Amino acid sequence: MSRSGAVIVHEGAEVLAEAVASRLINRLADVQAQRGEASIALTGGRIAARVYQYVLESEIRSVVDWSKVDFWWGDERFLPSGDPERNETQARAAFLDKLLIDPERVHPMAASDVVDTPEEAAALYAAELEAASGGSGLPAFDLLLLGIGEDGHVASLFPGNPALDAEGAAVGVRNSPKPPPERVSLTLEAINAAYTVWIIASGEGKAAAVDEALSEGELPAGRVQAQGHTRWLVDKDAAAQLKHLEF
Ligand SMILES: O=C1O[C@H](COP(=O)(O)O)[C@@H](O)[C@H](O)[C@H]1O
Repeated sequence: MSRSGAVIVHEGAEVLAEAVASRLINRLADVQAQRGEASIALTGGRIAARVYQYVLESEIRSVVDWSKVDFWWGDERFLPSGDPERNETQARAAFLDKLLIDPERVHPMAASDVVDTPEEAAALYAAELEAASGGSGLPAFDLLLLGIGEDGHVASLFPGNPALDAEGAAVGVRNSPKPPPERVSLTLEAINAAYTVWIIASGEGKAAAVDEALSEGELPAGRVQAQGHTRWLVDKDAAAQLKHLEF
């Protein structure tokens, strides 16, 4: 797979989060200027929570019509509705519940008190994505956010896990090395169908994974290639082992 993109390094975690929030607002506003609506797939994780907080606090957040944004998720922990460990719960608490959104445009992955298995949740999500895509199957998000794990995972696609090779738009994940073991994730194919993907990394714990993903491209994170723009938005600690800022 040929890859191309850029790495943009920020001074520290807070600058990174504030910059990503500002970019996010501008990206959604640009898309809405062209099409009237926009779609974003959210991620979970610590730096994402800071980004959402900065979006909420941003003085320019009103340049986006939040009621015309579709919110999806790149992955979810298969836990009951409202569980604080769910990525949905985190995003709702951090910003969604405080913005003037259209509840019909919020598309969480099904929780474990709603369906019995992660596979069932994935099948429902794939069907919802297909309906939203007008039948083409794979979603083409205007913006997809990804965190990266110390092991190089993105969304809930972990190195060596069979979910990494799944087909279709979404997959049930079992035996995740990071708790909880059951999860739901977009497939790599669905991630790579997005127009714009930003991989956000903060902290020295991510430095080895960022370097390996960008230099060898074998880790799940290294296999991400958007249709339009792939950007790695990182802080200095996460970039500490990088030799090149282009790939
Ligand atoms: O479990 C997950 O972890 C990753 C990264 O989280 P972080 O706290 O180490 O930044 C996140 O991207 C993913 O969405 C989430 O489910």
